[in-house]
Amino acid sequence: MTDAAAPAPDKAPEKMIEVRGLLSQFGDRTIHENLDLDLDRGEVLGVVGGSGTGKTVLLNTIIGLKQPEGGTIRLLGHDRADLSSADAADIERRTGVLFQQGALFSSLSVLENVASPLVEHTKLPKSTIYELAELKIAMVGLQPESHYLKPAELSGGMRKRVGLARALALDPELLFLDEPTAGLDPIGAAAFDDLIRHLSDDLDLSVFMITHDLDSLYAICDKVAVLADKRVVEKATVQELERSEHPWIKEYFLGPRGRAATKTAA
Ligand SMILES: Nc1ncnc2c1ncn2[C@@H]1O[C@H](COP(=O)(O)OP(=O)(O)OP(=O)(O)O)[C@@H](O)[C@H]1O
Repeated sequence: MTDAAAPAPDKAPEKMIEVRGLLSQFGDRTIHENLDLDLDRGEVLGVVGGSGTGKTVLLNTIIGLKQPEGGTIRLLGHDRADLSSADAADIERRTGVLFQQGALFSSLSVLENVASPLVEHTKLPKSTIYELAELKIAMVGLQPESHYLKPAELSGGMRKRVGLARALALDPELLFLDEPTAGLDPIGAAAFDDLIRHLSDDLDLSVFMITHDLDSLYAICDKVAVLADKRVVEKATVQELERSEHPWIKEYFLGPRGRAATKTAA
């Protein structure tokens, strides 16, 4: 029997992220100026740019860890400047973040780390929380033997997987990844790329992924946004970017390291 009183599901916005005219500054240093960026539902977006161009600052600003000095940010249909506490909680529930260093709690086990968002955001019984955490750990390809290890006992690749499992704990619609393959060997990085692509397809995730890894762009990204000159200078497919005339993009895709990835993908 269906529950007639069940609320209709929220109508999901098509745009998961909408940034307009963003101004980001630290003191008198301007990091972003007039930056626009959209991420559509279901899209896997790579975010690239030279070191220090403000990719992490952009991620932090979108998720609310940094206040913008100007412009507007809409996240999952909510205007960041005008968030009620219910809206903020809604955003937290519907987004997952894998920070660059994993940001795991060092004193907690793998299982406790992955369970922590469920403990914080749900009123589920403990046994259910740990069952769900075990599922997420399996989903990212870690064995049950890892459950009681502490972060210091894990390899870099395992720590990334635990961070990903924790980011997925609340079944987010939108996933933020800050250099997920940095520090992994090429085989580990390729396996991680595969994992993210499968998860995004199977779970219908939208993904905002900062990366320096050209192979990841070719392997998993629908579109790539390029940060340069304090803004997003292009958002396009990798194939379109290969034909760009922008000097940094040309060097990035067609320089000595770019050519190798292009050949591998061909
Ligand atoms: N809290 C802060 N206070 C002052 N300046 C900051 C702060 N956080 C970042 N910056 C500066 O903002 C600029 C952009 O930093 P960000 O970490 O976003 O770069 P990035 O593009 O992610 O670089 P990378 O590819 O090297 O990780 C840098 O010059 C950095 O020094």
